[in-house]
Amino acid sequence: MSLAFSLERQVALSAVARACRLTSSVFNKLVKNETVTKDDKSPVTVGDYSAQAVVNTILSRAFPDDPIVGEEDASDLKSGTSETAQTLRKRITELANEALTADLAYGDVADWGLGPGQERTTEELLNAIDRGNHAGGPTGRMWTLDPIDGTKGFLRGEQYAVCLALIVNSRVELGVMGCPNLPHDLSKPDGPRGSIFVAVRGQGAEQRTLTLGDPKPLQLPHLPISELSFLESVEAAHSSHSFNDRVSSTLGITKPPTRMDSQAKYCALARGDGGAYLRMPTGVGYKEKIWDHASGSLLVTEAGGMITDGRGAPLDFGLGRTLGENFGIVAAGAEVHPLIIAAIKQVNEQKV
Ligand SMILES: Nc1ncnc2c1ncn2[C@@H]1O[C@H](COP(=O)(O)O)[C@@H](OP(=O)(O)O)[C@H]1O
Ligand SMILES: [Mg+2]
Ligand SMILES: [Mg+2]
Ligand SMILES: [Mg+2]
Repeated sequence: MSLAFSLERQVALSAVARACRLTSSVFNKLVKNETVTKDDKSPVTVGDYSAQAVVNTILSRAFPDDPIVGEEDASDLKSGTSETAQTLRKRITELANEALTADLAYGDVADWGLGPGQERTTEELLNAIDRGNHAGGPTGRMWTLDPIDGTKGFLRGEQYAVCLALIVNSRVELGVMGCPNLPHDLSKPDGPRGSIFVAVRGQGAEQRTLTLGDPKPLQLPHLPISELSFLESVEAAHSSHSFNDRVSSTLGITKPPTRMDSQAKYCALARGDGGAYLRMPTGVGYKEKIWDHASGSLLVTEAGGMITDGRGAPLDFGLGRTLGENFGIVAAGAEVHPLIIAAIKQVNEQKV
């Protein structure tokens, strides 16, 4: 008898590994005009688009009936007539095809449309990006993809993650995250780096190399308050640094926070770095996106930790493309999590 979701896990690992190779190589070659600004003023690069094209192409071949909730869409790319749009389309086609046609590697199956000779046209690749336009919702199977989470970190040469999760009836069942720049040891930022993380509900969490070898099970250690440090966003606009400071003082945490872009924070947490991830809103109105938290939330719970919103409510992945009214995110070891929720309440009460 095979384990639940074993095929999905193999396909997701293979897709994320290929996307990571693509994003790592594109970083060194990025030139002007390969990063554009979206309507919400956030950046997107040829790396984000090509990685979404690669992952969606593989998913669509392996699971043709599964909808995909992906961050990026190709409408501007398809309609653009400027020289920039034409250059972008050409680059995305080159990069995605380079990744899809690379030799079969560990775990790959040629039937997924991979390997030499499997080039796609620009139109096919742009349509693959748009397979990510699904609206989400409470029932059925769906994938959610963030082809580059932490695009700002990616552009700085710092942390980012390729994040893919399978949601079934609102529950995350499988999560894979590729973190090409994450140091194996956070205290040695110039040492070896790059890992892929995977979790399946009920089957635990593990860390592998970027070529999917050397699986290591992950278990969140119990860290006393004296050893805790908050993992938080680098971007002050994404989560309130000052609120975290106040929660930290309330709990008697003395270590400074560890700032890191993307869901790499969940990966660091799951392997015992930091001990807690706190993301409280900077204002009202922003709704967290499901692709920013789906894979990370399962990794943390499968490593023995807990995750809720800032009020202690479970994250709801069945509301569409966003987490709806969930307010902030708290992920931590099971012993520490309730203490953080209590400290947040205390800080909020002090405010009024
Ligand atoms: N005002 C806001 N509040 C919270 N998150 C935001 C935000 N604006 C953008 N984001 C999200 O923050 C993500 C990065 O998170 P982090 O700060 O942990 O690196 C972005 O993902 P992308 O980089 O995939 O667009 C984006 O979805
Ligand atoms: Mg983005
Ligand atoms: Mg993101
Ligand atoms: Mg992204």
